Amino acid sequence: MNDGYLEEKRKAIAETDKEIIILLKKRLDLATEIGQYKAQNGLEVRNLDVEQRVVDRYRYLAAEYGMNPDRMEHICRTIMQESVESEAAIQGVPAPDVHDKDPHKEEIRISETDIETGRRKMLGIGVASVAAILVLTAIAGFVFNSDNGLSILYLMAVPMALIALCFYLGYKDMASGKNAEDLRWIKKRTFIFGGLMIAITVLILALFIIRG
Ligand SMILES: O=C(O)C(=O)C[C@]1(C(=O)O)C=C[C@@H](O)C=C1
Repeated sequence: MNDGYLEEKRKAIAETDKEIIILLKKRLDLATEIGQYKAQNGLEVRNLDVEQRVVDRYRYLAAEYGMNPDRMEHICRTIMQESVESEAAIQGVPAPDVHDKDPHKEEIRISETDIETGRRKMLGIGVASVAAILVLTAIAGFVFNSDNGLSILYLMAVPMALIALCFYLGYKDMASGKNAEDLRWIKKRTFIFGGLMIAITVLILALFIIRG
């Protein structure tokens, strides 16, 4: 076994690694200069078109030199991440993730899922609350005070309708919510008013039962 041979090759690799790091630092310095220009001119840190051009270049060269284009793209994005971190630090903003190829599409996908889950929840809570109040009202009216059974049902019709309306509006409005802020506000509004109406309804029922 020729250890001297391996040592020589590993030394060459170590020198090549150092050259790579020096080149990466040179690249990072150029990106930092671009970052300063962007900060002075109000430009966004990420430029998806430029990133795509850089990635295409890496993939093309990888294929030309007999390397794996997917792996080289990954390396390329990791290198660009270093630039983006430096550029974001200049602007004092959180660094975006350059491995995320389509950040805007992702945002829409997430909010669409949020909207659907939120709407289903809202409908479920609304239907369940009205059904529970209906059952409680029937129990309160017919079991505890059979003389006034129907009148308590009429009395409860208004708060029940308001609860149903509140959750229905939340369900309907969530479909047109444009961003996470909209969705948060619709949820908050629905749960505050819906919760308040439910509490008032339960209080009326309790009073009705206590007073007979
Ligand atoms: O060309 C730019 O605008 C840069 O900021 C440089 C760079 C890169 O590292 O290649 C970094 C971030 C951008 O999203 C695109 C490219």
